[in-house]
Amino acid sequence: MNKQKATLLLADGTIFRGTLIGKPGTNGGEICFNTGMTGYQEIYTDPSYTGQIIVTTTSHIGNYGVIDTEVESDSPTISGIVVNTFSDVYSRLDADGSLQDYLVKHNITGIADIDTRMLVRHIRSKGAMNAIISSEFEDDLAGLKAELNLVPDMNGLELSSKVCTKEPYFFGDENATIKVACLDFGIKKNILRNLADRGVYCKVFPAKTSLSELQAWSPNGYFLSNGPGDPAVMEYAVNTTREILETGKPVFGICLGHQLLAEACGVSTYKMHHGHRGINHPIKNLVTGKSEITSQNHGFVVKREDVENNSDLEITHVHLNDGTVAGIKLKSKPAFSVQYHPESAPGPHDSRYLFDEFVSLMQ
Ligand SMILES: NC(=O)CC[C@H](N)C(=O)O
Repeated sequence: MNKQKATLLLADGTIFRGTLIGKPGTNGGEICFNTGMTGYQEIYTDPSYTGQIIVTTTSHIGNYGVIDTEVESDSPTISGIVVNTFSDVYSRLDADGSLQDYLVKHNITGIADIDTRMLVRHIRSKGAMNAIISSEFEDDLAGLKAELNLVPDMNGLELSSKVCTKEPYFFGDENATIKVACLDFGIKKNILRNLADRGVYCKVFPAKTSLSELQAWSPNGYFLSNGPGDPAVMEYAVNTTREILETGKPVFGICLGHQLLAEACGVSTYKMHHGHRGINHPIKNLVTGKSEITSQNHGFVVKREDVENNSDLEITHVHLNDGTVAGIKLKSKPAFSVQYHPESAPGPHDSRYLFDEFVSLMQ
């Protein structure tokens, strides 16, 4: 493996020096960290991470290689990775190749040999910010800064229409009795697997599909997917969600889909200090009183006050670390959503019951 040097520059001027991994070059995005101990390929292929540089806090990355079969999407759209110890050598019975080759194949530049504990503490205290990874500029700080200035701010960025499917496609058994129209804002494939496993036939539509096109397939319910970017600038999706609610059919939203459902009810969203990304986030279900350990990946959140002031909304789930709203449901309609990931790939399976509840609503 090459041992070329690389630099990581954060928007606040902090510099880390390390070793290049993946494709030589320069790439920028919003830096964020995921605390999961496993599941790097699932993280890298989750379209919700589009435009972000991912720091993984687990100290070894690459050691179990990658598989060729589709994970959360067929190829990663992340802007880079930051790791502590990178392993080009991998050991896993069903691995098809090394993470190094995979990063090169997908044009991803990364940096290794970084003190990720220090970096994460930095992001945790200073908040989300843009960053750039480069193997090209080395000591040319002005050059690096110029590249960093070209990286767009995640606040106000619409990305779903760039990562969603271009054409509708089907998923599951076409003879299934329940049909769900899924609006793809950057959907994770494990959501579709979870629906299909429960006897749901899915048709996945591009983000900007109109209600009439969705209705033409006569679905029994609607699913609003996860996805990258800022929900506050997705007027087209909020409008469609509002129209979907008017049909009175069951609606389920996950992560970005949850934020859009909330926006459709007049709730605003805002950017968090550094977001929630990991596979051990504690949630309390306020309806059952039970807690769940959940998988999460979000940088925006719905405004609690707006939810509380909306007489048609009920807070169903709360994040136990910071009290943010983690789930809502409408009182007047069969519609609900969660800020976290019940399909949890990777992650604990505590929240799978939400898919069962969606299916029951449609039955
Ligand atoms: N996983 C997601 O759907 C993320 C939603 C949104 N882009 C956020 O960062 O909050």
